[in-house]
Amino acid sequence: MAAEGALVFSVASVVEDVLQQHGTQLQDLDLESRKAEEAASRRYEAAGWLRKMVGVVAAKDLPAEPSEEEFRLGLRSGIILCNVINKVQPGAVPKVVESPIDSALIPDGAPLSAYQYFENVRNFLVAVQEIGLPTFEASDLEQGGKSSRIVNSVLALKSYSEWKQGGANGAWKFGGTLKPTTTGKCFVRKNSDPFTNSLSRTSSINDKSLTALTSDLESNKMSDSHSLSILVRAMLTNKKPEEVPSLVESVLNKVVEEFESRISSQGEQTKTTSRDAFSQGNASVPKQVLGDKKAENKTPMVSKKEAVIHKNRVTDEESQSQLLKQQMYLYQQQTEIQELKHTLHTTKAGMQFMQMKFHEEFSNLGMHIHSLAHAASGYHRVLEENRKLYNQVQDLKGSIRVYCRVRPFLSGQSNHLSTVENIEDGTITINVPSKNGKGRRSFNFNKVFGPSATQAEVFSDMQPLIRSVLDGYNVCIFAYGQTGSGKTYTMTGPKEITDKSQGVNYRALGDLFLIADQRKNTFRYDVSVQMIEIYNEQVRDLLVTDGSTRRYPLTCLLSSVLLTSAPIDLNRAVGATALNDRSSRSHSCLTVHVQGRDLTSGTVLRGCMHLVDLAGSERVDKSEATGDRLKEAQHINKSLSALGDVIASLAQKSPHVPYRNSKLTQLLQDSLGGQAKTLMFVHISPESDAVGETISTLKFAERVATVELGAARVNKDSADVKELKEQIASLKAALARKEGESQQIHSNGTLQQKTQSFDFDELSTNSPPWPPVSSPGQNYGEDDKETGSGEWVDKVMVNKQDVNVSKAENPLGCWELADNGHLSEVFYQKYLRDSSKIYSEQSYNMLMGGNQFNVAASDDMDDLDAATSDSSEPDLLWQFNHSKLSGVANGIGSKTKISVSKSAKTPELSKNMMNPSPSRKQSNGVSHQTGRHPAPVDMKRKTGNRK
Ligand SMILES: Nc1ncnc2c1ncn2[C@@H]1O[C@H](COP(=O)(O)OP(=O)(O)OP(=O)(O)O)[C@@H](O)[C@H]1O
Repeated sequence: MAAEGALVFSVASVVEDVLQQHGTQLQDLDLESRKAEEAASRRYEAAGWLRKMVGVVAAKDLPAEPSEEEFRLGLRSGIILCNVINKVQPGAVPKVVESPIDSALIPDGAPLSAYQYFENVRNFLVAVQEIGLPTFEASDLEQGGKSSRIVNSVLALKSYSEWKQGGANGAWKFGGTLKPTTTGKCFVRKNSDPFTNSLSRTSSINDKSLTALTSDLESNKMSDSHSLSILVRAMLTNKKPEEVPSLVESVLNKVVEEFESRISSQGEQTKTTSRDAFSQGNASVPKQVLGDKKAENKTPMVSKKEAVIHKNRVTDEESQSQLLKQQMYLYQQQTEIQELKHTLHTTKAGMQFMQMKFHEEFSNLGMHIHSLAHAASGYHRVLEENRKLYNQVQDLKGSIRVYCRVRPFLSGQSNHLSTVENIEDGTITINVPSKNGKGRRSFNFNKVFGPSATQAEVFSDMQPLIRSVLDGYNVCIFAYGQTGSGKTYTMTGPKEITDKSQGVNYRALGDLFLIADQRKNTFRYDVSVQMIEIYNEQVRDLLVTDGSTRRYPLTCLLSSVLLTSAPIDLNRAVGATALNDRSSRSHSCLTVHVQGRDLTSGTVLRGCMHLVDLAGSERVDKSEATGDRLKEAQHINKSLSALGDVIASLAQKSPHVPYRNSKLTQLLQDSLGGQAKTLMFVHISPESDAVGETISTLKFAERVATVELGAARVNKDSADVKELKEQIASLKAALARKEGESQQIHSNGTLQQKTQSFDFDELSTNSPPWPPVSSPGQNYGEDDKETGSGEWVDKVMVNKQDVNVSKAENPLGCWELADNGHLSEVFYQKYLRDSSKIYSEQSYNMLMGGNQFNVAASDDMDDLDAATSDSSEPDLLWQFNHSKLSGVANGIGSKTKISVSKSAKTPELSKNMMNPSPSRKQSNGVSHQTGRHPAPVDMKRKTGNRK
């Protein structure tokens, strides 16, 4: 495509080159001016002809003898060219774009019409191509220095026009342009007639027409001769005659050489072009050429030569038109590429803009989110603050805090339709079946924990409450709810306790020790614990691990263990102390006593905390329960009913609060109304068949939340008060010892037969001897009455020291370890390292401030039954009955004295200690007891009877 196959060269230029190579001084020849002269002459000829063709008016932009610049500008619009070619060949340019305004007024053309001008020029060039005349580049009209090509083209057109006007006789021949164009375009129209009017000294040759080349050269001889003669004359000027032959010979040799080399390179180019054309599928030409070659052999030489010339001309024309098409295609492609580039550029710019916008918006959004997060954290802070303030108000009012916890569905449960509709902050909404289908009921509490709440979360919410024990407050946390709702889980943990699943009891003790340790430079804390169980209104000391199932009246001084660190031995054998099958039907209480001495002021703070796991609150239908179950139900109902009564009378600020109606309320007396901080933790099951109990539980809890106990007070003694109290305590102890001794002397060794009465104060400070061991088969409390073995008297002060263990055997006064398989030596070594610190009764009473279990209650089952007969429905707990309360109050007044009668029970007591059978009515008669010992504090009272 680049090389068209036509070799263009000028004889004169070859001679010039050769002369230059020979070092011939051509400066003198003034070739430049000669060339300029020739060019101008040709230009004038072209301009003159154009003006003649279109008329002077139309050609007003084109002077008759234009400079190169004028020539170029005059033709730039393409209008003259198109009009001329249309005259030469009508319809060659179908549409000539005329200038909309007088182009003379717009030097260099208006920018808007540049494209239209380009259209004209392009159309002209296409038309010239089609005729087969030499062309030029459209850009030649835009830039100077290329006008010779335009001139060539115009003169060729002139020649063609004249040929046509002359009747177009014979083949018209035009001898090409001076030099190949950059695009390799060369238009050759072979003609037998020489192109005599042109000063062109060029010839076009292709490899297939070497003969034609010769002919061309011959035909151009005349036109070339003028230039050549000038050259030769210039060359020979001033030359000596003897130099002339050798110089001419040398020049001719060089000319021949140059011709040969140019012809061979032209041949190469032509071959390449042919191959290209062939590979482009345009095989017609070679075939035709081949066909022609065959024919060539058969025709005479002259006609053969003409045929070749004709074929070549046809081939050239075809190639040219194909080249033109390709050029146009290329041009189109380039335009499209430009457009695409432009689009790409625009798109890129758009993208960048959008990216910038996006970044801007993104950073705005980030700032917005940041400010929202800030606002949200502020909102949460305010909420938290509100909650704290609310709790402070609650504290000031002394309200009972109520938390609610929903148990998750247990693994293995198939129906997972929960009755809990929604939990939001302190509100829980329950789906309640109603006549109309489905109803809802909402309850408000201080906090509601959903099924997914963890033990740690639960504890963290009550942690401040628990910590206030160290500051001298009394705290009571009791877990309430129907059986299986998760009370034990919250208070103690699941069956297999891990660090993560530890309940409140464990965490509370751990936390207390942690803080005590942190404050060790300012305070010295003594922490001791008690664990009791109330079953069928009987109190049982769970820290006695000698196997005893012995029950005590609440006023008994129970085992108290001084701890030196939080118990961590979680899986102690609690079978010895817990009767698993009745776990749901008993209340258990872990009591933590804390005494803190301010090391600088000597002030003593005493705090006490009850952590109570209540028996299941569900209603037991008496028609369904019989025997033991009925009795248990009655007791539970009685105690919970009593709890309800106490809370109700506190809510109504009644002058009298019936604490003595049950062991449970006696136990909690100092925490319910004694300016303690109280938290009720209600538990509910999510199952839809428990919805009745759930609603009852929540109603109960809601009412508890309204109770105001009065602001909590710190139990604080100044050093003086404390000292005086200690003196009183030691005096009382001395007195009690004396009394004890005299009893021993006068009772003839049968202390058991004695029945004594004490005031509570006496009981709480004296240290009476250990009650006699009951005989086998005997039982206590309610059972005592049933067996008729004597009346269980409720007000016994139980000494911690077993009568069988003398001070001599146990000089430090600490409990001996019982080797019953349920005690851990590790525990004692760990928690009771300093056994001398185990509380004596005196220190215990001091610790309790004479305020512990100080009210005796009736153990009379008849009273109990009477009191609970109509209270099985939990809601009824709240049917505050003044007459009932006053009746209870009257009864309380009559039972302030305490009597002791234990002699007959001692043997059995001893035996039961060794036999932790779930059935408390049975004893196996085997006794290995060596003493009474405080048990390791295993707060897990139930293990074997999980629901
Ligand atoms: N929050 C909880 N997450 C996982 N399991 C729980 C949860 N609460 C209770 N459970 C499981 O539910 C079952 C019953 O719980 P739990 O024994 O604590 O109920 P309870 O109210 O103490 O019953 P009872 O009145 O009979 O003593 C147990 O298997 C316990 O592990």
